[in-house]
Amino acid sequence: MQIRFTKMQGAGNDFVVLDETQGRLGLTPAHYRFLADRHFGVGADQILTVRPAPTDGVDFEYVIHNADGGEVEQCGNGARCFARFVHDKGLTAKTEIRVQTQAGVIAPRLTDDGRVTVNMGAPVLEPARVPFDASGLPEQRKAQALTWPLELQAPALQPQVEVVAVSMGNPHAVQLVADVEAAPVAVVGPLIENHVRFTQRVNAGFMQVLSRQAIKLRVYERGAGETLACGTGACAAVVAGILLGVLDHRVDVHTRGGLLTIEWAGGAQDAVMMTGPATTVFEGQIHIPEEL
Ligand SMILES: N[C@@H](CCC[C@H](N)C(=O)O)C(=O)O
Repeated sequence: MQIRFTKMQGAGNDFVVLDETQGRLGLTPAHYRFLADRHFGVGADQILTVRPAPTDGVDFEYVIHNADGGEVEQCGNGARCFARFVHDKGLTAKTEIRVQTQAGVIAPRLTDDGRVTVNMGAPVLEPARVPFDASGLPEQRKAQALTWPLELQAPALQPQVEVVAVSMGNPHAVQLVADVEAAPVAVVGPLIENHVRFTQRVNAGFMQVLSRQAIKLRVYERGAGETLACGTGACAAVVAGILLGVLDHRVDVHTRGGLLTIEWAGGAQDAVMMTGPATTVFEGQIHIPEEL
């Protein structure tokens, strides 16, 4: 099977974008893994698929697969690339687009300076909805909990971490670190990603606070490993930092791949706004081997 694709990136988080507005390609998890493979395929952290609107009130649907082939609920950097893609391909003339994702409707808007701002919706902290399994933790702790203790299977390195569990449509575990460059992301990241309390696995964020308006962030992503930036991870980290009282309501998030700006007024119903870049890298065609 021969398919056309567009390679895009948002702050270095990279994507293969597929157009299914004229019909389904019929890809399987093995096909997504092949496309994401950096040696045998195109190479990407996620595969984004654009589909026609499934209902009235939205312009498109976009579907997200991690590099491991699993379908997931949300992707912030992907949402910005999705908006740039449908606009630049002439699939819509709108500059503010409503798009259905597995996690609900979000609204990216192309801005005059070439970036994209996305209304990512309100964060969710209720453990069962993250989902985070708080069973067995002391009741007193559960009543006031903002951070949760996680026992790790790496006693020599770090027996326990404290994380804020936040859903931005997809699950995140955010921890504060003194020096993000020195943080053991490659070792602790997978332990958190697969921790038994995160029943759908989790994206593990490591946040260093630089000031009340700036953080450095690295994220070990569920199903993709450490990426150069994670948009929903940036939203989750800023929400966590505001709730912990260490951040103001507008924060620059410095990632290894670029800058994202996150705004959140702090109320349970308030939407998180994310602004950042979205760039097309190249377009191409690839043959997907029959045996996959
Ligand atoms: N890179 C994304 C998040 C992609 C999905 C994530 N790995 C998950 O499994 O939830 C972003 O920019 O938000």
